[in-house]
Amino acid sequence: MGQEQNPPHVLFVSFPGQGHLNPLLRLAKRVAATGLLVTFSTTISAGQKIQSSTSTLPGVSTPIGSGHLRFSFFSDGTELLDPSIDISTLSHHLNTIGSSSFSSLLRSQSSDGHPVSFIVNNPFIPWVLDIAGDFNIPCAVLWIQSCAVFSIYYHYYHSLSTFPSSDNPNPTITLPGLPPLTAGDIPTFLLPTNPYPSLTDSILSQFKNISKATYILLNTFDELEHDAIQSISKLLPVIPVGPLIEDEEDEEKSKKIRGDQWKVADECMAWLDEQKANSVVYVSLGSIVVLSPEEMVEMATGLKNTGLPFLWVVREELEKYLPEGYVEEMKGKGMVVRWSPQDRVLGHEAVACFVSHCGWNSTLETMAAGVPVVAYPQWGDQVTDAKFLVDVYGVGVRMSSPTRREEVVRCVEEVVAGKESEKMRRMAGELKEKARKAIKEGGSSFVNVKRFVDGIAIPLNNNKIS
Ligand SMILES: O=c1ccn([C@@H]2O[C@H](COP(=O)(O)OP(=O)(O)O[C@H]3O[C@H](CO)[C@@H](O)[C@H](O)[C@H]3O)[C@@H](O)[C@H]2O)c(=O)[nH]1
Repeated sequence: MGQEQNPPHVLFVSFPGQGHLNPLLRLAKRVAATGLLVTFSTTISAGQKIQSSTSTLPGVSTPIGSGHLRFSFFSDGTELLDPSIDISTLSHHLNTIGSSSFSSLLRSQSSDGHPVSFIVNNPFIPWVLDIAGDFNIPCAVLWIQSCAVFSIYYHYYHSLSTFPSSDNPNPTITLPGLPPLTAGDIPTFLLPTNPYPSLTDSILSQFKNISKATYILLNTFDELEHDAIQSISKLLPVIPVGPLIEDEEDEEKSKKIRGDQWKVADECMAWLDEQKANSVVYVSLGSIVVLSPEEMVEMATGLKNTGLPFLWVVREELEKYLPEGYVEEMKGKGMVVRWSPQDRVLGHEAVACFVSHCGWNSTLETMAAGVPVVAYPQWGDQVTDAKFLVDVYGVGVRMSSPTRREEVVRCVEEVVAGKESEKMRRMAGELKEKARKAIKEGGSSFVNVKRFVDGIAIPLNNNKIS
């Protein structure tokens, strides 16, 4: 009888943003379920928010499938600061204090008898790849936006195509595997008019050392972005493993492990149960987007004027911009919550359309639920996602920005009852089927996750997937 071996130990490391935590945690759960020990890590400040909104406890190991998942947080010093710190202070702390605490976390895993055999990193924390190299631990990155967006940033970083500049602000951008794009279709951080150059630098810095990654996992699926994936796979070892969504077929224990940083308003599910099938407008602009006070009023009035029931996520800091008495006035017709169980909301039969900022997670979640969209992108990759949702996949309409109340009504009506609405719903239904099939047993992403996990089990330095 051979000696019993510990299963490989995979450490997931996430940037402390909701749009990052969700896809990393969803992949972590899938990997753990195959029989591995998985530790999920992010900063203490994000960890504290997750702990107070969910039943998560650091250090407690939860069995999932034939493996285990546990949380372990590291300090970047921001837990001692005012929570409203700006992104550049956050980045500075993460890159300095965070990187040294992360090294200590790696050491402590070894001294506790669970040395880390593989790291899955979020490329928004590029130094993890360097530290993994110092420790001689192989590391994959999980790219959490679309493959199209990866390709755009990659070609921009390596100056492989013509992009908008002050001299040439509107070139046609031609990239392999993508339709021709205009300046309005690429992430806004790459435009000469972008007001956040330091954010652009930090996004592009992900490409400096990405070649150190053993694999680049993509939160997308072959049936959705086949040509883009094919063309990028000629340059880098990419593996599509998406859509990373909460799967209704997951076991209950797995469903309870969530990364929400805000308490979920579960009561909206009972309210949805009372609404007619295919009648509700769901509105959410993700975890970061901030509308101006004027736009909040336009949106509020527009939603009211549709005459349709609506569920609107208004984060706590934006509630003050709602018209006075609005929530009470809308009782029974519309519900306003601070944070919804979005995956369950989109899967509810009452939901007819999603007014979305088109963050990539929301984009994939709406596809996997077959819900058509009113696309209301604000910045970054959201504009690219909106372009694909509307013009390439044909599952929605674009709402102009800044929006007006009449525009909200026009767009919602077009998606719910307009002459193209049937077609949009059919296209959304087809996408849903493809997305679900990709992650089911035998599907393209299911098989890729398995190949990835099998690769982890192969000894160090010999783990390239063939
Ligand atoms: O009430 C809510 C609202 C959102 N969510 C979830 O929160 C996540 C939000 O992610 P996403 O839709 O990607 O939006 P952001 O939080 O805005 O994500 C940021 O990060 C994404 C991934 O990099 C980018 O695509 C976006 O542009 C960027 O704004 C999704 O999983 C939602 O299901 C909830 O559970 N409840």
